[in-house]
Amino acid sequence: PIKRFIALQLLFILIASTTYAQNAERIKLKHGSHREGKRTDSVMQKWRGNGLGQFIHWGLYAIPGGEWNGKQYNGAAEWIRSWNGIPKSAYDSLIYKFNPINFNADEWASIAKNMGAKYVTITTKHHDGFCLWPSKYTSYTVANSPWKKDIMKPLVDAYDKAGLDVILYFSIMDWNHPGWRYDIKTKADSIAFEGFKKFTRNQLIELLTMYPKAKGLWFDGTWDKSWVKQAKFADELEAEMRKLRPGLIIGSRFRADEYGKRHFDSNNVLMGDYEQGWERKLPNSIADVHGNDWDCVMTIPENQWGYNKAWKGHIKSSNELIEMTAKAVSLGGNFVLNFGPKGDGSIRDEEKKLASEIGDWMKVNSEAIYNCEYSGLEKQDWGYFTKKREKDKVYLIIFNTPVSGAYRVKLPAKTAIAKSYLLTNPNMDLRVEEVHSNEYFIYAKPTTEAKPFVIVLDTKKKENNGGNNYEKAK
Ligand SMILES: C[C@@H]1O/C(=N\OC(=O)Nc2ccccc2)[C@@H](O)[C@H](O)[C@@H]1O
Repeated sequence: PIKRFIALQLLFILIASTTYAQNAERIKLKHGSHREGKRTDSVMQKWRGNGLGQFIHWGLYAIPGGEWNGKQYNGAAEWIRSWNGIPKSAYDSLIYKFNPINFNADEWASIAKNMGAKYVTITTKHHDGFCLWPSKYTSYTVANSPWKKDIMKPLVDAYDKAGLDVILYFSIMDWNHPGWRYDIKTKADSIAFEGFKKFTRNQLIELLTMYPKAKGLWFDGTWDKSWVKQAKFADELEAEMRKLRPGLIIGSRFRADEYGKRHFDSNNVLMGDYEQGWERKLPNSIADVHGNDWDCVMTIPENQWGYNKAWKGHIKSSNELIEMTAKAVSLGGNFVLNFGPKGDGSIRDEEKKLASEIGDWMKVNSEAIYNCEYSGLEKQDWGYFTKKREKDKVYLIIFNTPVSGAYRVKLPAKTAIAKSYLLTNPNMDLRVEEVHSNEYFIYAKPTTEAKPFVIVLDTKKKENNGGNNYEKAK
């Protein structure tokens, strides 16, 4: 007993000292992250399992579509107002041209559903400040356009009816509001920005009240010094929104801590519920995601979120986009593909075609995407591993078929392969050969030319006799 007592004492001292050491290097933060590690509630579990989402960028910028007086704007179409070639007032007058006669919320929702998306992120207000809902706090909304009607309500209802969760995109930066400032340098700036902060809070409470079905907010336009300096206000506003809408999902881009640190606070802890930094790029390894939830938002052209008449530069193929989806899920994230509807409310044919090609693949292979997570297995050249959450089922999503026809898999020591088969042919066991201990070749032929396919591994705990029911390497 005396030995046990001493051992327990030593253990206690060890734990206490490591905890102290961790905390010691941590600085005291009032407005840093308030939660560490992944959220475990059902709303976030559902979000985590979505895998594939749709982003919608729509607003007045879709009317010029990246062109003004016949001249192409070289930047992203939704930023055209910032172009010197356009008088700001001329852009702002586009409100009088907003009349999307071909807008059909159900069509947008069915495109997303048929693509295999499980959720949608929709711009309520982009940087130009034009509101797709009839906000009480500004006149710069659909209510004062020829269209007159709310756009957000039919969209939220249509996606909800189609079974997709809705996330509302909201830009803090608002070029239309007189109180917006890029930085606060004078007393006058400070007074103006106080009005802007009240306006912002009012609009966010208004959105959560008018569209209670929304599962989260995707914040943007939060990089300027004026907002970065609002650690206390933003922290309190986030708390108020979470209280108003329990379970609300808010990413790392909303607010900075009191030292101006964004996405990760001054103790390097993620702000918000998931990392929002992956914009038009993907992490390369699991180390890049720091054990957090995350989403990658992606454009089909190089960098056009709003509709651009010119479908120029490299346009990603459905194979490329399927591979990005697989890579995102293989590293524990969601892939959110952007669509930029035209000014008349229709979705361009090129985007509809890609959505349908992705959907064709998802209809056959989505078991390897939905509710899947990082497998913990060593990445191989043929493609990406995903693992079904809380199941002993691993998927090999194949993009590069080896000339040998053999797909290398390395498993942890305690894991055996119970069965291996093509997702499209579960009744035909694939030949498995153990080439080294815990390293295997699975032999398979591509099922469809020039399209990715999936091999399934049913795994199990290894019994002492090796527990694998397949041939050993000769
Ligand atoms: C989703 C995109 O988000 C934006 N900007 O995002 C960023 O600035 N992302 C960013 C910036 C620095 C580092 C990492 C990401 C917007 O300006 C753009 O129009 C679009 O709505």
